[in-house]
Amino acid sequence: QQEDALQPGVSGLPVEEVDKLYASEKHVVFQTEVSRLMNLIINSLYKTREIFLRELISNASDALDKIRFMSLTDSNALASNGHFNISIVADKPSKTLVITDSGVGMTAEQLRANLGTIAKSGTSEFLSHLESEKNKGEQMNLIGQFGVGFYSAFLVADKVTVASKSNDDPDQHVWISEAVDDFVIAKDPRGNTLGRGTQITLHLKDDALEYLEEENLKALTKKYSEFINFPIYLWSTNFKWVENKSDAAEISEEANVKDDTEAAEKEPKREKVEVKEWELLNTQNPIWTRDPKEVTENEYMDFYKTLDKEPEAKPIIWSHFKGEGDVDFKAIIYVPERAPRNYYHQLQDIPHRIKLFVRRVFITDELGADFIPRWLSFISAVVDADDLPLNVSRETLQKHKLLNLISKRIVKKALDLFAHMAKTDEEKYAKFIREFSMSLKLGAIESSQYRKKITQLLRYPSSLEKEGSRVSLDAYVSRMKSGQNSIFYSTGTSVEEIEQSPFLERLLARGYEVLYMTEPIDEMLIQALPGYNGKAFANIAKGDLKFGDEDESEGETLKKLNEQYQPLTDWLKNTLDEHVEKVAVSKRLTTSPMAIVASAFGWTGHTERLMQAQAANPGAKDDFMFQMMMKQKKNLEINPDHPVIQTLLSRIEDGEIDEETKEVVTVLYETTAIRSGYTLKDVNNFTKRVESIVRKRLDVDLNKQADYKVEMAKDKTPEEIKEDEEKASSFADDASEEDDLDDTRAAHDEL
Ligand SMILES: Nc1ncnc2c1ncn2[C@@H]1O[C@H](COP(=O)(O)OP(=O)(O)OP(=O)(O)O)[C@@H](O)[C@H]1O
Repeated sequence: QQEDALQPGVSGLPVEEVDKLYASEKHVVFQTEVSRLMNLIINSLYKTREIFLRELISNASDALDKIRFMSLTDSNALASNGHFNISIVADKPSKTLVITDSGVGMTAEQLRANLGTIAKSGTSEFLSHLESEKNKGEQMNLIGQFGVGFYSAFLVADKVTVASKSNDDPDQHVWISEAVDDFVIAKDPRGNTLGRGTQITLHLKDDALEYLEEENLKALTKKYSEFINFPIYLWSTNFKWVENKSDAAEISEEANVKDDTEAAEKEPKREKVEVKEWELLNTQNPIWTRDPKEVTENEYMDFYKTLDKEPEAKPIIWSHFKGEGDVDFKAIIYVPERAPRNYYHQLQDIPHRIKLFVRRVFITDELGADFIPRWLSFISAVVDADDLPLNVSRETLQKHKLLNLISKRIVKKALDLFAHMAKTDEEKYAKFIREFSMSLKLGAIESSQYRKKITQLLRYPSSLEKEGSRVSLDAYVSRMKSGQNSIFYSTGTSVEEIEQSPFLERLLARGYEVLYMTEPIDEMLIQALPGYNGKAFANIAKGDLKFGDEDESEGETLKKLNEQYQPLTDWLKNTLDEHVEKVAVSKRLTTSPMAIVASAFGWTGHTERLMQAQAANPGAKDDFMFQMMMKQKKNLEINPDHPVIQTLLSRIEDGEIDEETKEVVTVLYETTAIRSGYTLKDVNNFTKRVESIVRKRLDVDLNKQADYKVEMAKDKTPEEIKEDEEKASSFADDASEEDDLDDTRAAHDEL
């Protein structure tokens, strides 16, 4: 039926007509971004230029989706053309490839706006990124991810004609461009040939004539467009056997006179003739409506490519399921192998990954964060709902309560899928966590409803894990020491940094496990999580650390040590008054002499650095809270078993403290701050102190300055400048004898 609607071998506007219009009509200049993009496309590496067909078919399919959606509420929309199809015709004599759709079409104004400008935000920055020399190798890939769509036509064509007829424009118009600078728009001299829709004619480059071969077109459509929901037809050459008419007449006459059996043996003569006809290239049996048992892994992988714009993207896992009960729907959800490009920068703005259909009719891919919470926006999905009304606007649909129910089911299903992956495939799960643990943590912060479930999915490096592997909170709790009430953790920018931290010393020596939290979001997460399975989280760089196995005697010992070290702690408090609030004997240290500990509500070194980075915005550093927290004094803990600390105590007791000791202790404090994760506020004085200690150690006079001589920069005399120029030009001549004079002069000027 659909096929009947197609006229035989539809052709584009004849080349001579195109040339005539292009020569006579007014040229409109492209928006700068379009010119830049086209320039890149034309000059890019041709490795994946075949994608143009996918892009154009996908645009045709979008246009068909749009008119079908409109027809749900406007019964007149299809009067101009009642069919939904895409057709491809390759015409060798004119070296053109014509792709026609009966979609929504474009008015003259839409042709100008859609094919002459790019509205995407951030385009200019993206293009600069692409244009930079160092990204040359990656260009095509990046262009693909950006979604050049229509403009990819110029990968294979040096001229493109777009004829389009919209219901909103009485006339059919053509848009013609030879890329780079400008285009023309004119009334189509053929009149309204399309009824409604768009016809793109690619005037192929001489090195792209392979795209006129039917076999290639069939293979490409199969490869890239198999899952398009509208029929795609190719004007194809087939061979048919037909009866040779004159032979057949002779045979039947003979049959009258001779006996029947002999006549039957004498076959009518048949010949093979070439026929041109429309051949349907795809099946349009949506994969999600099929029985999952009958869909192959490759089909799932191929279908994923229609949902994800990145050409190399693959799913790590998927789930094809049916929702039944209060709402009936079918869905496939995919988890990508890698986070989408710029994913974590654009969390607010990740649309288009969920496609909603209602009884196979595409409705929208712009459901946004109301449908899928932003922390889960990395999944892609198709959802086909049976019970949603078709004839409602997208806005009303978004608030529909059935959509809400579907959304909940999808979130739950996704969490189940992650949990299943964790249980059945450790390696895959580790990969998943590497990519998406930040998203999960965001989910645990933002969603009180799923917090428990998401927290179970988290994995952390820890002091007991081998390099690279991670532990779940359940596993941590299950191997906690009896009596241990806290989940010990430390924060830092990397595992290596945390491993160097003095806070770990005694905990590890005593056999406790410590989680290493290295993502900035961990700090926020811990604030949102009161604990896990009844165990509180304890930051080992903060406050009064309790191991859980303390008895009275231990408290006694600490009290005695504090008394014994009081002369030193008092002296330190005095000497370092500018920086420290409190000095006490530590329970955390074994090998380091001292450590700086944040108060229970203060910032650890790691938090302080994070906050400083966040406060990079103008004005943020003047924020009262920020100022107050940055100025907050620290607690200093000393190790009573350390020889430096013991020596300091005896010096104080013997009254042997001098300026030099003060200087050394200040430097010791400063290096302790660095090891404890804090940044030094006065690096200048710190380096001066270190130099002074070095001088004393080497017996170099403290006041002796470096003896240096510097000559003032001299202006060159005109003679010297001339001499330089002569030298430079003879060098340029030698270097490029074959270059023409202009080049030499340019090189000369540059030198
Ligand atoms: N066959 C078509 N029928 C109707 N409109 C079209 C057709 N092809 C392109 N357009 C219009 O031109 C616009 C620009 O197309 P282009 O392919 O460059 O970008 P896009 O499709 O919006 O984005 P992307 O390719 O990243 O999905 C489209 O948004 C659409 O409005």
